[in-house]
Amino acid sequence: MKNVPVSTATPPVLPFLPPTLPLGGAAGADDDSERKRRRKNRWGDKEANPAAAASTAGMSKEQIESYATILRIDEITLKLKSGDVVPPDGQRSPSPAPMYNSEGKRTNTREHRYRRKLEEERMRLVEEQLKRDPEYRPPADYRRRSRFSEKVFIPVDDNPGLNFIGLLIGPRGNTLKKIEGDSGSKISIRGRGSIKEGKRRDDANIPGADEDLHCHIVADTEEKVQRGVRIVREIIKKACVTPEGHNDLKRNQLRELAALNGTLRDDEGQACINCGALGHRRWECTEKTNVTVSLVCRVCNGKGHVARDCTQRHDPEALQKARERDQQLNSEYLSLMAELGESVPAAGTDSAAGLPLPSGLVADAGGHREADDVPLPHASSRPMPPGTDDSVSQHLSPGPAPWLRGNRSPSVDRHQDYEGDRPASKTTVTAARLPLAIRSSSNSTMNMVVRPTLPSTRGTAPTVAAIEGRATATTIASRSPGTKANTVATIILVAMMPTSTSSIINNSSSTSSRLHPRLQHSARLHLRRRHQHRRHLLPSDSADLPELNQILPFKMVIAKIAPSLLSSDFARLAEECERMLSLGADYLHMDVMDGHFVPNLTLGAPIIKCLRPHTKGFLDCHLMVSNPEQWVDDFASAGADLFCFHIEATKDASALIDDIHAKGMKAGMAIKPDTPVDAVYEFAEKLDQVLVMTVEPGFGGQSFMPACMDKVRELRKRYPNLDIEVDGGLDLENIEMAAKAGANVIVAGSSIFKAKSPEAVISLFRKTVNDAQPSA
Ligand SMILES: O=C(CO)[C@H](O)[C@H](O)COP(=O)(O)O
Repeated sequence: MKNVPVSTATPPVLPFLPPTLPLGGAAGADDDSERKRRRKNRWGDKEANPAAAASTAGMSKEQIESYATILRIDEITLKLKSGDVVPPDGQRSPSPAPMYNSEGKRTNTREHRYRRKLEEERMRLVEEQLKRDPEYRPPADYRRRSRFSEKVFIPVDDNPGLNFIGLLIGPRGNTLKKIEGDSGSKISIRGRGSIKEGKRRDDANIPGADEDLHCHIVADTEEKVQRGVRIVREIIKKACVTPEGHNDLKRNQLRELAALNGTLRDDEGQACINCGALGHRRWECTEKTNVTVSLVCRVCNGKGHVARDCTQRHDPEALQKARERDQQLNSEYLSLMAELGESVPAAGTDSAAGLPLPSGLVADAGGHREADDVPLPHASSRPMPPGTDDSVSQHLSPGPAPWLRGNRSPSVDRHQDYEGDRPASKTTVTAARLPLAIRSSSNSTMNMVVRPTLPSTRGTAPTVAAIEGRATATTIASRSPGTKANTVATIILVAMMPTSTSSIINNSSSTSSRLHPRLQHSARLHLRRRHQHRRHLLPSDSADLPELNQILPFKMVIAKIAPSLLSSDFARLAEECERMLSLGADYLHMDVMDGHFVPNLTLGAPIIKCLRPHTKGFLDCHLMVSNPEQWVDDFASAGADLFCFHIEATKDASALIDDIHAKGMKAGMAIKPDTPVDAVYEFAEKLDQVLVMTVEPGFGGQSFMPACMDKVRELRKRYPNLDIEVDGGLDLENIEMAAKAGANVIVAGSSIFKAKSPEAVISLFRKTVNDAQPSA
């Protein structure tokens, strides 16, 4: 370089050599290059210009390239200045369709196109030259580029089924933001297909609109652009070569979306309900079904038996150890309470409420405390917390104190108890508004959805928010102003964690002392038991906290939207499930038909088993089959979450429900349109869900039967906390009727799958159901 004057704006007038010309001119060229050699290039034939070869003698390849570049830059500069930008006839490419700007001016005339081309070429050459020789001075009219860009074309035509745009953009644009952050470039998706049909505005104003789909990557340095190009290319390549179900990016996006929608069932790190080991779920467990493994003895701390059956229950040493363990647990509990800002109750008393704790709850250790594993004293022998009025006590049915009862599902009695309790609680519970939606995806333990606060009925009277999913005290505290002081809310949330039980919380800036004393007590009890469970690493699902229902006298139902996969493409069942979840579905409704109970044949446990590893969605299995008892084991081991049978198909519904629960599934009971609603009453307490069919079971796409709403109304009146599912013909026209009648689990096939925007339908269903909830 040193001897070559490459840094001058005006290079010496020397004959031009194209950068690709080999040193030494044509000498040594083979036969093939002979032809090339003879082909005219735009600078003329070298042979016709012998000075060219002569003048480069002794120059290095780099010097020649540098020189050639400068010449070409000057040539272009000259063309741009003189306006001679359009090549002569016969050397031009065909003109594209005309494009106009908003003022009606054509933006892609021949002059425009070739000028742009030359400018781009000059820009590229100048940058190249500056890299070679930083001292090089570009032409006076040249403005150094502050923007570099490149297009990466997306192979949509070769991969018609792949949603490249979704993959590149990601949920709420997060993937694109990440690529931009990682590369330092700005990326836009342009070209045909980049804008959804119907959302197109003025094509002429959209750059690249007439090109094939591509990513336009822009940055202030070439390096950043290239980083962006690399990442985008990698994503595209991965999408093309990896089956969708195995694409990590896709999977993470679905997960992220579910988290953003609050529908993520994040159970990583949770123990298997069957064997207690981490790393797999119940349906993946290779151990034999084991219902006792989750028990932890309070005396010896061993697994698999209860204190009552412990061989060491009279051993003073074991009891002493148990006491020590208990004390340690208590002190952990107390410091946790203190951490939460709660006044720490003295042992044996609930200080805030001044109520004596049931014996052994805090102070007593050993094998004779209340708990799952020892018989509970009856309400009559248990001191009732002060503030619990007599009418409430009188309503209590014999048996354990209501906040200690171990029922899984809401009971009529319990509800009636709290009906009596309601006025008192209403006056004491003050709830502040939570933000309409608190969502967090930053941490797996923080996923939750807060339902819109319900309209206040009395001016500043309580507004109650329902929280679904998991939450931590910190999340709530950090995300909702004024919550920090409300320890009870956080206690309840901590207590709920990591169950997915939906519930209502008091979320007040006032202190917990304004809560009904019984609620305070229950909250503490909850926290403590949860804490114990955590310490023992018990499977969280097994720790179904009975008190939760007691804490929440206003417990209301929450909308759960269950797309019926009957309307999906069965060949892509797993994908369809994930799609539905990503669009906001809460449940995946699986219609099981045996061609006997109903005149149609669909799927069975083997399909559920195949599907299970591909989705973490809640599999709401509706068995329209004769003799449902026969399939409980199969569906349990296949990984079904809920087993819903038809009352018309069984002789012993009660035993069947017990069996379903024993196998670790939730139990649902379905009734056909002609079956009277009172058929379910005797089982309702044990059920997790009642399904009121709103069409004759057997086929999707039938018309909704409004007459069935009377049954829903009746059920809701009796069981305010029960999940009531409706199925058949549900759509945007009748959802309000169903919601107002009291249905909260909405099954819909055609109206979701055939919708232009299934996501919008799901969200409207949810809103309608939640809006129909009574205020507290
Ligand atoms: O159980 C069913 C039929 O027996 C289906 O789940 C139900 O019909 C849903 O489909 P659609 O919304 O299209 O009516």
